[in-house]
Amino acid sequence: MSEGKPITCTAAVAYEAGKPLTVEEIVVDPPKAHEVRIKVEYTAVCHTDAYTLSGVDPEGAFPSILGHEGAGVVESVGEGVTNVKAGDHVIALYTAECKECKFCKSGKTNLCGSVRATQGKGVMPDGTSRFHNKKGEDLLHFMGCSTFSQYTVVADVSVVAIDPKAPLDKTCLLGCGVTTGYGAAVKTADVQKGDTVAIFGAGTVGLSVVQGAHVRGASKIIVVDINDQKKQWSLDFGATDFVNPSKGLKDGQTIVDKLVEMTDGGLDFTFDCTGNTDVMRSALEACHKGWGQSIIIGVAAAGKEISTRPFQLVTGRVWKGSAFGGIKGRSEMGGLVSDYMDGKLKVDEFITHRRGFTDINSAFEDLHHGDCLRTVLDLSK
Ligand SMILES: NC(=O)C1=CN([C@@H]2O[C@H](COP(=O)(O)OP(=O)(O)OC[C@H]3O[C@@H](n4cnc5c(N)ncnc54)[C@H](OP(=O)(O)O)[C@@H]3O)[C@@H](O)[C@H]2O)C=CC1
Ligand SMILES: N[C@@H](CCC(=O)N[C@@H](CSC=O)C(=O)NCC(=O)O)C(=O)O
Ligand SMILES: [Zn+2]
Ligand SMILES: [Zn+2]
Repeated sequence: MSEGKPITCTAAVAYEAGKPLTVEEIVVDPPKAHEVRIKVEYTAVCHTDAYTLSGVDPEGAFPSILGHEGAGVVESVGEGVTNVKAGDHVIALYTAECKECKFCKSGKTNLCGSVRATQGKGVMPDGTSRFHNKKGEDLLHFMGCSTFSQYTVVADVSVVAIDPKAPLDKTCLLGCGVTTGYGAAVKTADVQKGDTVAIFGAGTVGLSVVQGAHVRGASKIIVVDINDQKKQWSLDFGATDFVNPSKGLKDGQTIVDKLVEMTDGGLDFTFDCTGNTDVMRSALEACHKGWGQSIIIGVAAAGKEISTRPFQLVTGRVWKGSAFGGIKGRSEMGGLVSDYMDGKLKVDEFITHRRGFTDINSAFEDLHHGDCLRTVLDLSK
C-alpha cells in the first residue's frame, strides 16, 4: 500500500528553458487535503509544453514537471476529497472547475478562479510542491497537471473521473488538444449549420476545430496552413478547402483577399490555432463585415501583442478567445468521452506517434515534423 507515503518514480524534469528534459527518479509526496495523487498511464505532448519549455511563456518557471494532456488511475486521495476515489480512471484538468467560485457560478465562462493563481506559480493551492528530486530540491508543478511523471498530485477541482471502459491511451487527448479545438467550434463560437469557417493552423487543435465545424454542418470549412502535408488530414476531418498561403496566392494577393474572395465577403467564424500574432490579425480581417467572429486559441510568446485597425471592430468584426474550448471539465468531460465511445467524436485519428516515456525528448522533436499530430507516451515504458 502506497497510500499516505511518498512514492519514488520516474519523471521528466525541465531543469532549464531550451534544454532537453532530464528523465530521472523523483519523489512524489502523498496528497494533502483536497488533493489527488494519480498514477499517470498515458500522456501526449501538446504544443504548449514545447512553448513553455522553449522559455517564451511568461509563466514558465524551472525546474518543473511539464505535461497537461494526460490520463491515469487515482492512487490515493487526501482528506475531504469526494469527487474521485482510489481506482477511478481520470483525466487531469488544466482548467479547474470548483463549481463554487464567481467564475464557475457565472454561467458565462469555463475559467475557474479557485486554483488559477497558485497553478500559475507552479505550486499546489497551499503554496508548496509535492515533487522533489533526489537532491531534495523542490520541483514545480505545471498547469495544475504535471503529467510528465509516473505519479502526479493535482487539486481535486483539477481532475474528472471518466468511464473506466474508455481507453486511457486515447482519452488522454481529451485533456487538451481535441477538447480545446472541438469546444472552440461547438461552444465558444457555437457554429451553426451553413456557417462559413476558416481555421489557421492544422495541428491537433486546428483539426479539432474542423471536426467541430463539420459536426455542426458548416457549409465551408477552409483550412489555412503553410505545410501541404496537412491537406489530407484537413479533408479527412471535414474541411472543404485547403489553402497554403506560401504558394496558393496570386501575385499581390494576401491570405485575407483570398479568403474574402472564396466566401463572398468574408467568413462567419475564423480560428487562430497557430499562436502567431500576424496570423491572428489576418484571421480577424478575413471575417465578414458586420458579424464575423475570430476566435484566438493559439498561445503567443511573451511580449507579443495583437493589432488591427479599430475600424475592423467598428464595422462589426468581433475578436474573442477560447481556453480549453470553453469546456467545463468536471461537468462536460463525461459527455465528450461518451461521444468518443459512441463513435461521434474522433480521437484515435490524432495519434500519429507512440513512444515509451523515457523517449520523451524525441516526442518533442516529433512536434516539429509535419507528419506528427500527437505523440502518446506510455508511462510504463
Ligand atoms: N487556448 C487553449 O486552450 C489552447 C491553446 N493551444 C495552443 O494552440 C496552438 C496550436 O496547438 P497544436 O495544435 O498543439 O500545435 P501544432 O504545432 O500541432 O499546430 C499548429 C499548426 O499551425 C501551423 N502554422 C504555423 N505557422 C502558421 C502560419 N503562419 N499560417 C498557417 N499555419 C501555420 C503549423 O505548421 P508547422 O507544423 O509547419 O509549423 C501547425 O500545423 C498552439 O499555440 C498551442 O500552444 C493549445 C491547446 C489549448
Ligand atoms: N502562460 C501563458 C498563457 C498560456 C495559455 O494561454 N494557456 C491556455 C491553455 S494552453 C493549453 O495547451 C489557457 O487555458 N489559458 C487560460 C489560463 O487561465 O491559463 C501566459 O502567461 O501568457
Ligand atoms: Zn495543451
Ligand atoms: Zn471555480
